[in-house]
Amino acid sequence: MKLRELLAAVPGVMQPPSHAALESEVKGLTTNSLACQPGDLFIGMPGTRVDGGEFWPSAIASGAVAALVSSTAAQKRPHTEAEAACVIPASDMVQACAQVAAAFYDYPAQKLQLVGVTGTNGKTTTTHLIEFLLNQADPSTALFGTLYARWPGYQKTAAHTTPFAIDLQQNLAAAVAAGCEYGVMEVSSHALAQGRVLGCEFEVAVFTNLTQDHLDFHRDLEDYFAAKALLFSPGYLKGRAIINQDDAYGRRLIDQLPAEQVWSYSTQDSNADLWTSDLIYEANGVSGTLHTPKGDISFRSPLVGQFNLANLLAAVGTALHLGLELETIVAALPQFVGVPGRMERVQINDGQDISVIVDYAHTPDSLENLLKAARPFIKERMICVFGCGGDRDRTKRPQMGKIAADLADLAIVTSDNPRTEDPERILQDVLAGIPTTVKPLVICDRAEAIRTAILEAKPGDGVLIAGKGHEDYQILGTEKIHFDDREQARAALELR
Ligand SMILES: CC(=O)N[C@H]1[C@@H](OP(=O)(O)OP(=O)(O)OC[C@H]2O[C@@H](n3ccc(=O)[nH]c3=O)[C@H](O)[C@@H]2O)O[C@H](CO)[C@@H](O)[C@@H]1O[C@H](C)C(=O)N[C@@H](C)C(=O)N[C@H](CCC(=O)O)C(=O)O
Ligand SMILES: Nc1ncnc2c1ncn2[C@@H]1O[C@H](COP(=O)(O)OP(=O)(O)OP(=O)(O)O)[C@@H](O)[C@H]1O
Ligand SMILES: N[C@H](CCC[C@H](N)C(=O)O)C(=O)O
Ligand SMILES: [Mg+2]
Repeated sequence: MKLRELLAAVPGVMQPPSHAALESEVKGLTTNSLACQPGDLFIGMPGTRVDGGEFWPSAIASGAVAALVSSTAAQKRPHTEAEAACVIPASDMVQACAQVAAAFYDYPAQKLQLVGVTGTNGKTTTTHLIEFLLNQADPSTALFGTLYARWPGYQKTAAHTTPFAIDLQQNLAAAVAAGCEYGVMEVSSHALAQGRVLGCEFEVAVFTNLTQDHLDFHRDLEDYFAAKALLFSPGYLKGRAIINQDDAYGRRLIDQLPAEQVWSYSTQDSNADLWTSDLIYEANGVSGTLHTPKGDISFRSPLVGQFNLANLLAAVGTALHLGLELETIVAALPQFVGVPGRMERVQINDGQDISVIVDYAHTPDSLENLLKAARPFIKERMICVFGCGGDRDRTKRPQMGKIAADLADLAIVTSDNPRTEDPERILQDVLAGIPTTVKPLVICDRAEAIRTAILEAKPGDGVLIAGKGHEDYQILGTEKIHFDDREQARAALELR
């Protein structure tokens, strides 16, 4: 595609006077000057540390056909006439990047039925459930989220929960080329705030819940909510909003939208459009009656915990809106056993005398949910191994400390991904929330903490290892080492 054609798709870009670059063939797009290849269009994005646009000289030196940058970055540095011919200023880089990416990949979002799921907790679980249900009719669903981007015949580990605009559009185009009909996406608040999904119109948008997280990035909870609420605004949502009515922010969102656009869901309130009754929670799942806009029906699911029932209601609503039969959905539910690293049992043999569960709870709300959901199924003590990630919301640390101290019989405070923070300092932040009457174990080394929990456990005890779930790494400083809670737990179980 010629640069001239590409720029024609971007209304906010000042068209430079006719010059040779406009006739150049654009072979690829990049926002990273360090990864720029000959023939790329470099798109300089404003970041938290730097305006990427300022790297245009190095992108051009690497062979970029041109650099699309903020007006400020374009002016910043004196440049030669030849360079000036390649630097294209834009007033709104976020819009410009999304528009260029969508145009370059020929608007793939318009060729898929998109489902976006947002909320603090439950996005990965709910999107997997939706993918599973939609694939019942015909395996033609693409999934984008924390774990991976995947569709039939393809799977790649994700760097971010929601890809940045260029990767996203490229992936959507590949999914279309592979014959996909649906695209199910976890849409993070970061993604909405940064315009990563601009150009995507969603047939269904789901809101799971909003509780504290990410206050390192968002000013406060209101700002965090405003970012999530964007998914339900015109331009993003064109079809049905499916919203958790049990959540206070969910109720606010419901009030903001036209009633006919919303299906509300609740695990307990019969006024919701989707709800459940006659529930029996067991260690191996939940059963009861599902009430939906398309009728009522008995169901069973191997998922554990009330929060997973909420995820299930959101997924059922989505599948119903997209035309699946209620009977087909309910017939499939027993086969969906969960998502890697979410309530995942670690069992090395039938004779194992303790239960061990690895879960991705890394916020106060999810930790509380996990501990409450597991409690009824643990005969003796509940031991919780957990920590908090570095370079992330510090204010959630004491809250998580208090929750673990209140709800577990033994809290073992350890490291999560310390990243560039001092691990001991993070532990202190967690301990600040633990009442002095409670005596947690504090073991900075996560492998040792897991080993201690499993070796100290008595028959009938349950060990919950929270925070890292599916992650197969630990980030120490800027280094990423191999580390998997499930492997560590298995090794410790072998030692028992
Ligand atoms: C807060 C955030 O979203 N940060 C992302 C952002 O980093 P940044 O804003 O600090 O970037 P920057 O360093 O200021 O650079 C700005 C621009 O200059 C460019 N640059 C920079 C240096 C250079 O030499 N040349 C160059 O071109 C960069 O490529 C970038 O485009 O742009 C980077 C490059 O694309 C991302 O890797 C980085 O994600 C970081 C690693 C991250 O941890 N993001 C997390 C918080 C995140 O996005 N999480 C959400 C939510 C998950 C959840 O729901 O729990 C997600 O969707 O994954
Ligand atoms: N609907 C829910 N409400 C509250 N907590 C939940 C819910 N669903 C899952 N959880 C808890 O939150 C953890 C993370 O769940 P999941 O990975 O589905 O959420 P997510 O929104 O994708 O998280 P992330 O933003 O980190 O990707 C689970 O391990 C579980 O402990
Ligand atoms: N998407 C979340 C994941 C947190 C997982 C936890 N293990 C941590 O590292 O804090 C984040 O980037 O904040
Ligand atoms: Mg996720």
